Amino acid sequence: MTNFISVKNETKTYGKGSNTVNANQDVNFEIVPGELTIILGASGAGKSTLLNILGGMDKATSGSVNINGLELTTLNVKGLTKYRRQKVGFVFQFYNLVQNLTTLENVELAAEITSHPLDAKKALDSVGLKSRMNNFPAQLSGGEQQRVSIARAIAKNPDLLLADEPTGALDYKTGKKILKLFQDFTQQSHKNVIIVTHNSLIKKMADHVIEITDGKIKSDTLNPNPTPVEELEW
Ligand SMILES: Nc1ncnc2c1ncn2[C@@H]1O[C@H](COP(=O)(O)OP(=O)(O)OP(=O)(O)O)[C@@H](O)[C@H]1O
Repeated sequence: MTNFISVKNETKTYGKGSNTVNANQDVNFEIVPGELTIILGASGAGKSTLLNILGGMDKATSGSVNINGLELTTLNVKGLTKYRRQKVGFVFQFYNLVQNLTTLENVELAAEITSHPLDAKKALDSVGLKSRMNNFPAQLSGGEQQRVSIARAIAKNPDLLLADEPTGALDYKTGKKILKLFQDFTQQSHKNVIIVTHNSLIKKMADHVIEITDGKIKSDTLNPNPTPVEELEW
């Protein structure tokens, strides 16, 4: 199968001289279409750096980052903005919703900037929140706000959905519901989801687990039989 993502000798260095930090060092991996991938690592391992580079929010210092034929390392700021808008959906740990817009308006806002968006109400329906579309974020629970942020990412109809510790601010039960949405999304749409986490107990739900330590790949494992989130315990 043709790869959807191909990362070769990717290195990200912050700072200069004696203050240099190699956040990612000589990173290599490949991801096929339709995969749910988990990037696992301890705090400071370089996970967010890698996710930001895959999402076009930051640029690798050297190496190659190819997403579905697009070489991100050769794009300028404008090219990266276009890539982010058209191809990528982001889900952050702390939701990042616009507080003075309703749930529906938050989702519509994201959908408006892309060329093939999904219907905002349908996206809210898919995360079980259609009845809350006229509420403001502050009127929703943490788990509900995270579901809005997933609806917002899904409504962009992105090829790639990236999530940085998406359950970090949620309790166990709510976190499980959120992870199930990601698993359902890849299985139903055959699109790619990449979740960054430090929680190794959720790795069984993924088709592919990439572990990083000190900016380097420690292990790269395919899982032919991912566990349904409902059966996962952590
Ligand atoms: N803008 C920056 N300038 C300098 N150093 C940075 C910058 N961003 C990240 N780093 C450093 O790069 C390393 C990797 O950071 P990164 O945020 O990618 O780790 P992480 O695995 O996502 O950690 P966490 O789980 O705590 O968010 C860390 O040592 C961090 O201090």
